[in-house]
Amino acid sequence: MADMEMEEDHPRLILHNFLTEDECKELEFIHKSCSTIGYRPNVFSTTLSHLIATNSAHLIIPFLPIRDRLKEKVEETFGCEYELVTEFTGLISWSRGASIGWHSDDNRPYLKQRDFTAVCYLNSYGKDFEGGLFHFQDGEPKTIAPMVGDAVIYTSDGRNTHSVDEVTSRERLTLTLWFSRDSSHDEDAKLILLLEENVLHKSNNVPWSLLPLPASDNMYWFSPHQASNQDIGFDIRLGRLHALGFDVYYSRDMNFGSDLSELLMEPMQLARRDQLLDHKFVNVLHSLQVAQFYFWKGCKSQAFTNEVQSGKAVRLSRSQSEKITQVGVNRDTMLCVRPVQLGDVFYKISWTAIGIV
Ligand SMILES: O=C(O)CCC(=O)C(=O)O
Ligand SMILES: [Fe+2]
Repeated sequence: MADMEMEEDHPRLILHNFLTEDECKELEFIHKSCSTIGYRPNVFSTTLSHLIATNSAHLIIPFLPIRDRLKEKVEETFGCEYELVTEFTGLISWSRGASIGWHSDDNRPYLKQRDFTAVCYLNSYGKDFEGGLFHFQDGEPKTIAPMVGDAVIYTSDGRNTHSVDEVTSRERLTLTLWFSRDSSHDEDAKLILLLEENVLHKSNNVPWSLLPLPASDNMYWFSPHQASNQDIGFDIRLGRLHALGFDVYYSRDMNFGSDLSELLMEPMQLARRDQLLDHKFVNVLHSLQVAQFYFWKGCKSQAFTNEVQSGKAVRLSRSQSEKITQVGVNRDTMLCVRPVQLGDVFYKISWTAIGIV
């Protein structure tokens, strides 16, 4: 698997085909159905704590064997005497405009616990996105073109200063982990606490359910021109649904005074072209997870066809179509002004201009 000898001055290793394409697809499904805005402009992320916080803790399961395999590989490659702990695990995607200059991953006082980095590429340069090449400042290899399933592992210190070119189209997706020798930074301890709070304690007053509960609305508000105008952007969940060809429909009468964020927590249905699916979802995140699941399994159109044939989908009436237009996801347009009031929604530029589609 490993293709090269490790240089002592620059301890690093490329692991070709470390993940199978199926593993990559499963993680892509999780990211596209759960991600929120990330830590920097034009970056989306899905952390394990976020999955717990949104009642989607079951989606952590696919990460666990991969994390263990990577940790073992890092311990073996870098000759670690003691077991490492995982400090952070997350899916990170970069859309058009995202980049990072030269840095090492432990370059802040609060990041000093990071000893080793592992980045797994979940999609491919040239095929799934443009730009986004990875470079090491010194030593070999100099440049890595991300390829689905490949991983790169390296020490997080100044011996592995690196950068990533700007992504110029579509979405570059990775599974990124940091490992530490310091057991007080074990991610698992924090996750178990969160699970206790969110899963065990909740069952006292709320019935057991694995239906997603969205995080706060501003975590889904993506604004490509963040510095200049926070009000121009779109809701990531609506954006991802739209990318799959779905629109959202609320049967209750629109209240133009209501906030979009409140509306997105409400029960809703999906529409596709001029058809309305019968199924009721508890909120927009729930519908996104189901739609992405169908898409992942390659049966999106078949499932929809079945629904139509079995009478589970109905043709939208004219007034229903108008309601869809009003929430702003029914056109080949993407950006809208932040709809403080639903009546303020309007469309600016093409969805594809942004790059997550
Ligand atoms: O995604 C990559 O290839 C590396 C990203 C990176 O350098 C970082 O997140 O610190
Ligand atoms: Fe980095």
